[in-house]
Amino acid sequence: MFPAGAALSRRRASSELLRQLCRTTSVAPPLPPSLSTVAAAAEGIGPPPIRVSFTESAGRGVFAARGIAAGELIHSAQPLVAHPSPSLLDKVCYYCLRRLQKEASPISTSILGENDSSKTTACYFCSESCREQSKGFYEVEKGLDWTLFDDHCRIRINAFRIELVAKTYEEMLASAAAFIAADAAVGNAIYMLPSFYNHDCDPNAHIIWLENANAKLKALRNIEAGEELRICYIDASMEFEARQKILAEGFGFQCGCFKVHATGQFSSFTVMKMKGNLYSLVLAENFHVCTGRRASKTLVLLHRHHLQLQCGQWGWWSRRWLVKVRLKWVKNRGLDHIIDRDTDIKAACLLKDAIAAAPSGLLPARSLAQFQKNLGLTVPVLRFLRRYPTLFRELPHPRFPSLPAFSLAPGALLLHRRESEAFQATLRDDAAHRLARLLMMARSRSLPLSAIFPLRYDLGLPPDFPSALATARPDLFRLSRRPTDGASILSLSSWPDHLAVSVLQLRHRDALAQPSYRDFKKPSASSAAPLAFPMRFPRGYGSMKKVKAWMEDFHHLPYVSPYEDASGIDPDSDLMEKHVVGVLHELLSLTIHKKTKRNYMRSLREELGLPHRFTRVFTRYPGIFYLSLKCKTTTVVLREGYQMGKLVDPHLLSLVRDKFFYVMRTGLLYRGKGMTKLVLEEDDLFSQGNCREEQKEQIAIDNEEQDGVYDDDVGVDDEDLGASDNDDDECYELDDSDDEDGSDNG
Ligand SMILES: C[S@@+](CC[C@H](N)C(=O)[O-])C[C@H]1O[C@@H](n2cnc3c(N)ncnc32)[C@H](O)[C@@H]1O
Repeated sequence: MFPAGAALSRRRASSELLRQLCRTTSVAPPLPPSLSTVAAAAEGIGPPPIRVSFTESAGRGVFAARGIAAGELIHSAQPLVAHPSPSLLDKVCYYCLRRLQKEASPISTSILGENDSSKTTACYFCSESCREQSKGFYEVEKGLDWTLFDDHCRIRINAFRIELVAKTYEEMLASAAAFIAADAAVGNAIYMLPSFYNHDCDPNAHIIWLENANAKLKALRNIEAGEELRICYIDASMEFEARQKILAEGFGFQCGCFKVHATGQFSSFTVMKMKGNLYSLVLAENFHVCTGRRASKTLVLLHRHHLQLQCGQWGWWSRRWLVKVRLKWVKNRGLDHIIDRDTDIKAACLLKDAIAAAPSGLLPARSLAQFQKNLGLTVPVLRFLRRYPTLFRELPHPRFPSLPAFSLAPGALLLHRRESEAFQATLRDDAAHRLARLLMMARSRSLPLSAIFPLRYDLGLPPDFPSALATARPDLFRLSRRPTDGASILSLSSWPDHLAVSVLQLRHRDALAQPSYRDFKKPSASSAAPLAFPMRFPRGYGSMKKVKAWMEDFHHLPYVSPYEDASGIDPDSDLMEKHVVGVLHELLSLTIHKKTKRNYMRSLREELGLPHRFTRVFTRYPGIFYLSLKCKTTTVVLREGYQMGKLVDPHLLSLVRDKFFYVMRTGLLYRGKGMTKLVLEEDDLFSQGNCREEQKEQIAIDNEEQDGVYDDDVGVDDEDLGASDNDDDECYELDDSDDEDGSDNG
């Protein structure tokens, strides 16, 4: 449609032509008295399920008047005017562009050659009726001065390029050859109603021509009433920049299709949209930036000829073709240090919660010792409690004075109060949304509470979240008992559409809405590969060509949102691997500290629909994940979450927890000086920059420690990592069963 880059002179010539046409013919394009009638008349049935109305940003547009099902014929449209491609003048009907049978009857026209005005060209018709109907134009054309125009330029502006759908295998091959060698279009035509359709690189409708220039507008996916119907004006398999250039230069607008659509759908990378639609156009549209080196031609061919792809729901991606490189896993001291520190903070917070929940505000040391296993502490709980007198106050047990008991010191009480206030004021909804997103990723939209409890601290849920969130938000959650074993199950009570957007998608949308200087400088890296997982590779990595090529291919695979049904993906495909990366990335992104224990994730495997041994991806994608063996457990960290030893985007709760660390640390310092009962004032705690010292220390570690070097010669196999030769490495022995049982219930 609308050949791009029409020169100004040609535009002027076209308007001149239009004026001449209007003066000389009665078939000049009229203004539509009723657009629906035009379409309805074309189809021969009732009015089509559409209305033309104003859009927010693209002038007029076509909207669905009712829900339209995927694959439904929305309406047909006859051209106002059509013209065959010059090279096919003797092969297609001059009037309707139908391919001619041998017995076509020729007539001579007065259409002049481009350079030779004395030259006339014969043209042919498929039927008497076409010949009759063409007479109007034929007479007009005879009376016009065509010397200003090149071939068939009378419909250069606002014309659709017509490519008939191939019916047979032979036709398909011929079309493919035509596409590679020359132009596959049989001609151009102008329509009334289809001209009101705006463009989208990820359209919900498309226009096809089956046997002649009569256009069929079809729905590519289910469309809701009121949704705008958009088609794609250009070859969507082109790179992002190329598409934008053509649209800007040829059509005078920038396509905002990578931003969120009105329906809440994302750009073409959300491949689930093709579910149930076998039209290759859907494939092409959905994968236009995914046309990796290996598949692009085929996808373009399929796109152009609207063939059905018979290789399953996930088509080309249901295969493994990425060439992977095995990378050595090397420790990162900066991240290890963070895990070390956070393990103590988490233990202190969980002990604090347990003491705060006790009716008397006091717990005997023996009860607290039961938490030992779940806290991941390397020292006994009793010693840990005594280490931090600014948090925990040791008292004799009221009934058994020989037994030690602990209550919260004023500093801890103050922080506990602050945390509860923050939760009441702002964090309640945030925590509810995190929990809802977790459930939305689960196949059954529900999870046993026993699987959520271990993640409670990491997800920033309050200790009493089943009552504080689940029962307080019946619009989101429902608590029930599993009939088989009576286990408590938390389910989603509704599907909140606005939450079904991954952190990666949100960030991508924001980046496009407000491009940074970096995006401006390097547009190809930021916008041509949208929804790429941010990777933070160690020094030396960038020079590894093999790794680079692999990652490029990986990014070219479609991004399947973790909130979409991925049951149709071949579990053995690269696409599934990318989906698994997406789910784990999202899960880690939902955590407050962008990390959690590997075992916690493993306990959600079945519910999240992850394949066996899915944890391999942690070592396979070291640019995204970091595995730490600190504190006798395996923790998975999202690398992008940290920079210079700090959380990139610290959550309010993480700031409160940092204060805990400050209080703990202060206690530790003063303890050495015999001040076991140091009382911290509110001002001490909430004054600016009280954690500065710690941060400085962390940054120093980060600066000193770049990640180690990944070595593809001495590779390790997935997660069974052995010792490395590097001086910096620890002897990692990562296997499937290294952690504690993961039943941390805080
Ligand atoms: C075929 S017309 C579509 C109908 C047009 N909106 C109207 O009001 O007549 C094509 C023109 O619509 C506008 N348009 C189409 N798609 C657009 C989009 N995605 N964003 C902005 N403008 C768009 C451009 O001005 C383009 O040249």
